[in-house]
Amino acid sequence: MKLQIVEYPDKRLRQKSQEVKVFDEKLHELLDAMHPFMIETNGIGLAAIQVAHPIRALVINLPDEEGEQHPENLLEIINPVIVSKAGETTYQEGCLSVPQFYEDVKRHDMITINYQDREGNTKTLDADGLLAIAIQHEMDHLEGILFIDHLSYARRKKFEKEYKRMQKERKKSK
Ligand SMILES: CC(=O)Oc1ccc(/C=C/C(=O)NCCc2ccccc2)cc1OC(C)=O
Ligand SMILES: [Co+2]
Repeated sequence: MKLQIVEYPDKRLRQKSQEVKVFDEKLHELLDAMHPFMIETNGIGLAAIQVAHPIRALVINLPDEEGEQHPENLLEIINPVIVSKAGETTYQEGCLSVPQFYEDVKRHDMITINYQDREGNTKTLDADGLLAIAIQHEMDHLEGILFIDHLSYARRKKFEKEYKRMQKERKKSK
């Protein structure tokens, strides 16, 4: 299955993703394609809508202390629901759909989510630190929300200016 990143300001990123009801071979094919694609594009988190599949599925593969991403750390999270949240933390986030732009975003420091795995089994996960940040960032994608939507007005203006200039650069270099 050939995947391609949908990039801001593509309207498709603003769709609300649909709940996954059937945990079939087609779903597994998509998940099996999303993981290597994310690794190849240097991502640590990817929501299905970013590869034009507006379903409530996301993958996360955090790097270890050496910055290595190991397949055993791969998380496949489907139909996630936050059941508890606490604390506050700020991190400079990036997103494969908003290339070359990084900005501080405030998130909850600890969250507990209920979700389903690729077979549809219900699971619970307590997350803190970078994992909690990644889950919140990817769950925003399921609502059509991008990390740049959390920026202050001034920062968002700065982003829009920079992004337009960068897009022009990329068109010229293509
Ligand atoms: C040039 C460019 O676009 O750089 C990138 C930007 C973002 C990313 C990946 C971002 C990513 O995986 N975000 C997942 C959500 C997340 C954000 C912050 C903390 C946890 C989880 C990859 C990039 O590609 C390269 C080559 O570095
Ligand atoms: Co993202």
